[in-house]
Amino acid sequence: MRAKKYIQQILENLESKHSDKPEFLQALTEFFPTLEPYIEEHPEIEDYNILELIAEPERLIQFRVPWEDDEGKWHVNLGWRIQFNSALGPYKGGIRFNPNVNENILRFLGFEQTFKNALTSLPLGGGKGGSDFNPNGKSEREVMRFTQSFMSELQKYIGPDRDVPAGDMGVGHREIGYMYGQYKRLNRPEPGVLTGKPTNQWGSFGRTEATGYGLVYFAENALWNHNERLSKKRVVVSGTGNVSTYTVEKATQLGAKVIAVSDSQGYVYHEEGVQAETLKKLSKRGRGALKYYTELYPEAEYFKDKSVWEVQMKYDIAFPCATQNEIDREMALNLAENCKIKALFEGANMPSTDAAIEVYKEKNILYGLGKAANAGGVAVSALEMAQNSQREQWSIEEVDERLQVIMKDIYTLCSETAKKYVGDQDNLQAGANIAGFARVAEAMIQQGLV
Ligand SMILES: NC(=O)C1=CN([C@@H]2O[C@H](COP(=O)(O)OP(=O)(O)OC[C@H]3O[C@@H](n4cnc5c(N)ncnc54)[C@H](O)[C@@H]3O)[C@@H](O)[C@H]2O)C=CC1
Ligand SMILES: O=C(O)CCC(=O)C(=O)O
Repeated sequence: MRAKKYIQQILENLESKHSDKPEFLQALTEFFPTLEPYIEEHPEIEDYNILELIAEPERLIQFRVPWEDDEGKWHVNLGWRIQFNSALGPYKGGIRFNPNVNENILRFLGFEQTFKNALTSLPLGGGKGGSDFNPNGKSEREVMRFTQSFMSELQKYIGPDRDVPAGDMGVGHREIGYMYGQYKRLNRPEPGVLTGKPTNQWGSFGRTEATGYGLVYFAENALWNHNERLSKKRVVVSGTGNVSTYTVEKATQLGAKVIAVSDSQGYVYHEEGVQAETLKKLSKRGRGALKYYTELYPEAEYFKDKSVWEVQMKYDIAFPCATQNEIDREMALNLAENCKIKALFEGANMPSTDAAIEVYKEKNILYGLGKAANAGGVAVSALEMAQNSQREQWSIEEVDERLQVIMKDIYTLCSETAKKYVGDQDNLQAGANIAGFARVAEAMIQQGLV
């Protein structure tokens, strides 16, 4: 009761303080109420007012990013780095280039990253960054000039033991390569300052695949616990980007059939099964290339301007891997009542609204929330940091083996924590939130509330 009142009071304070930041508030309202049984058992959380402290980033850096287009016209975008929490290690988290990036989006991402990173048990704090730059339709040279300008400012605030960015939406090998080059030009060669680097530049083998593969390993562990396997399951994956492509690849390798995928312009339904190789081939044709899928497979169907979560076909498992809030209550009801899915594992960050999560619970859908299920990417980033500091490069087999162990351990931690605090090993949402929070909060208290 005491804990519930404390949580409510803090949420009210934060709602009035941040009323202009809906996604950030959503991340807080998804998280704090699940901590009640832990806070009930740990009065020091309220004594030190940890909730209010943990909700605010340690530092929020905003800067301007001037860049010149191919016609010689100058533009200015905004850039940010949110250094959210360093209790467990250097700030760590991706950089997102997308026109909808703003302080609100980056606060939600940085907040979630802090607890996700804690679940990996690796020495990582939480951070996030990005820009409202839209890479769509930009030439290679424009992306290079923009990215160099972005790094010219960002480099003042990062370092291998201080803050280590990586990729996220709109930022892949190409952009990380340009960022590393610019960092090196302005400082010195320090490969550990960024992760997700190309493998010929001290990148880790397996980082590109890690979030998608890790998501599938997490799912496979959760299914094993119910005497189920991915093999022969019908699966739907949203997105066709990095996380989606490697989710499709690993799920297919484990015997599942991916019957639909999407991008921001529509979705494809292909009863014979979507292959990752096809998505890789299409990605070379630029963004929105899913519309060309039926040129390769005339028996498939393409639905323009439709969400893949509107599919009414029966299938077993959903993997949302595109973006935040892609599944609302109505779509969740469709997943439960028409598609009759048994499980949903989040590759994207916060792809489900709070109302959608309520539906998963009401309808007994096994729910693996993003903080736990998509932690494989950042975990392999931590392995990349370790390789960089040892001046080593491990084989893909070694990295993949470690990733499998990490995802199994994350699943076990979530499910055991859930059993301990809410008496339900399948409440992976409570398990992940409590386990991640406990690690960060304990370290903050040990360090004198910094
Ligand atoms: N790249 C990584 O290692 C990690 C990424 N994530 C999260 O996974 C999600 C996807 O990230 P990436 O695959 O890296 O990005 P990406 O840029 O490679 O791919 C994003 C995909 O989402 C689709 N998409 C974007 N907006 C959409 C919308 N409104 N509706 C439907 N589809 C939409 C795009 O068409 C694209 O296929 C994001 O939420 C990201 O934060 C989470 C953990 C690690
Ligand atoms: O690899 C990283 O450092 C960050 C990955 C990321 O941005 C995420 O987990 O959402």
